[in-house]
Amino acid sequence: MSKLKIAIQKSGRLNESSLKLLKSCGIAIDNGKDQLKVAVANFPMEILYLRNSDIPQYLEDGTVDIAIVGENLLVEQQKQVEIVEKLGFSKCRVSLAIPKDIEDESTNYLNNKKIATSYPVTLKTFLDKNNINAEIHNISGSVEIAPNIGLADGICDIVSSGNTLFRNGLKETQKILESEAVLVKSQNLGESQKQLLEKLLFRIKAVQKGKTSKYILLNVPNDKIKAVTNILPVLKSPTILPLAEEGWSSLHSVIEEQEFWEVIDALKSAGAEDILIVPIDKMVS
Ligand SMILES: Nc1ncnc2c1ncn2[C@@H]1O[C@H](COP(=O)(O)OP(=O)(O)OP(=O)(O)O)[C@@H](O)[C@H]1O
Ligand SMILES: O=P(O)(O)OC[C@H]1O[C@H](OP(=O)(O)OP(=O)(O)O)[C@H](O)[C@@H]1O
Ligand SMILES: [Mg+2]
Repeated sequence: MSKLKIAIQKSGRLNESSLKLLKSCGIAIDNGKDQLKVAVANFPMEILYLRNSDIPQYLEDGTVDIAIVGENLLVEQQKQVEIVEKLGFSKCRVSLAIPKDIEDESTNYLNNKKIATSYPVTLKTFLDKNNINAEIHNISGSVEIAPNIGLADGICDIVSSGNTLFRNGLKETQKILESEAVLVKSQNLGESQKQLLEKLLFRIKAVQKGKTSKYILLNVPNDKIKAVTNILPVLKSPTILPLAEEGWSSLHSVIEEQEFWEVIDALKSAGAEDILIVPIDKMVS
């Protein structure tokens, strides 16, 4: 039987969250030490642990069927691959930064200057679009050190918390793009791989929906049920169960967490009490 070959990063920023996502989709990964190709016992899948920067090429060649990579890498490598789903982790941006005591924060400051980066294609596209003529110095890591050692006047690199910039006396001046981990697929998937991908995607969506939804239970006097139900941003109509105490009911439903915070005060004013919010592991609509 054919298998779905998925590439994930061997080690680095994406490795742990990618494995966690697959595990939460019920995929049992049998990790042998230093094994770079791992079979899955309970899903027709093979996991290949690769360098992040090599993955888009493997996808384009069809050597792997799907992969988890950072969106920014796809922009940089411009390979023929297709994003299937945004995964919501490893959020970061690719930005320009300059030494913190330079007053001119406009991108014009970088005209005729030298910029160090690991993302030369992304940077060149941005510079061309903005008519900035700068020399690009390509280095593969520790980019933030470049201005301090006289290698460049500015940098273009990944920023997340901003700590690395801060610790190296730099400040972010321009965001070039935003990125997060994405599930990508090769353009040449066979029919059975397409079906397996659909199965996996179904599970990923159930996990993601579970993360943003919450199970809510609240106690309401019977004469206030209508008022509370009108405010509650539920996905479907709530379940209403009588409490042992006469005249009271318990309302159960599923809500989006963000929406709940917006109506909590109104719910209490309308008569809801003892509100419980419970996490949901997976959700299938
Ligand atoms: N500080 C960060 N915060 C959030 N996401 C990040 C951060 N740094 C990198 N990423 C994301 O994680 C991806 C992998 O980054 P990481 O530094 O682990 O690998 P790499 O050096 O690009 O690749 P390789 O596996 O080829 O060595 C990046 O492409 C980016 O999308
Ligand atoms: O804004 P921050 O939260 O400080 O994150 C940004 C840093 O994270 C990444 O480096 P990483 O730690 O992955 O090291 P690397 O250069 O070896 O890839 C990136 O290249 C920045 O240096
Ligand atoms: Mg890195």
